[in-house]
Amino acid sequence: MLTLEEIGVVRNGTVILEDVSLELARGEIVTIVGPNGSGKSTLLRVIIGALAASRGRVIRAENLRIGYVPQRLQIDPTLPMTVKRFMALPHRRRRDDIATALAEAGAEALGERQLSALSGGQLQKVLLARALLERPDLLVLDEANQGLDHRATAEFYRQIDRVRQTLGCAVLMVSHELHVVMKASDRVICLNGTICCQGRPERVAASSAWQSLFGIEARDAMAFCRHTEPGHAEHAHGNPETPPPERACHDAG
Ligand SMILES: Nc1ncnc2c1ncn2[C@@H]1O[C@H](COP(=O)(O)OP(=O)(O)OP(=O)(O)O)[C@@H](O)[C@H]1O
Repeated sequence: MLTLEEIGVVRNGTVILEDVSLELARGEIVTIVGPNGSGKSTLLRVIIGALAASRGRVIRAENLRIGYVPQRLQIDPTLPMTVKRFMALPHRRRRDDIATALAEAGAEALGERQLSALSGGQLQKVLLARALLERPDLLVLDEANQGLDHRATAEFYRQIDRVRQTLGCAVLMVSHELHVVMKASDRVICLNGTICCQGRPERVAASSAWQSLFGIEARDAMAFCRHTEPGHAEHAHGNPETPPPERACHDAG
């Protein structure tokens, strides 16, 4: 549904992304991980069409609908606005469509609540519901679990998985939660200005590029992966002849 070919982004003379190629297929959950400043948000902006690449091509399936969940939303706490009213902005929406999207995001009980009174986890569900109004083929989330505790993060990812099953959409997200990424993704892309490695989570976790980028945290995530999916981890460790495709990282700093 989406192909990136050798994408490069240069801003103010600084190379932010270089030679990024990837493909996304319907129904898969793909997570982009990488250190701060490694170009994750920039890549998402290229994918949703908010930023033009300096080099390369973005090929989208015809009439591809993309739903976008931003990192956060600044809300003026003095502004009285219910969730339902917020969902109907900036375009008018049918009440039924709003109710359906809220239910799909697990936020059906929040429609009459004031936006400014929501917890972080509740607000993320509402932002997810707003993205679902588009009936997306591709759902893009930029650190949508930022500020959520582990429990709320795990619940949010379960909700994403339910959405994927209901809508049959692909999901592309950025996350720093390595433990959850390992469990929730079909494929992980490790980005540091360019793609260092990508593949099934357990294989990426076993790669040297991943371990050099994330150190101890990476080993912990790997342990989590082994604990929860022993069969996969066996494969990750026991299959040195087929390491994930790796590339040298450059310092995107
Ligand atoms: N408009 C711009 N002009 C110049 N440099 C920019 C611009 N926007 C972003 N950058 C730089 O590009 C690099 C990548 O930024 P980006 O926000 O994509 O990283 P990120 O991986 O999403 O980071 P984080 O994990 O901290 O959210 C950073 O060094 C940032 O300072």
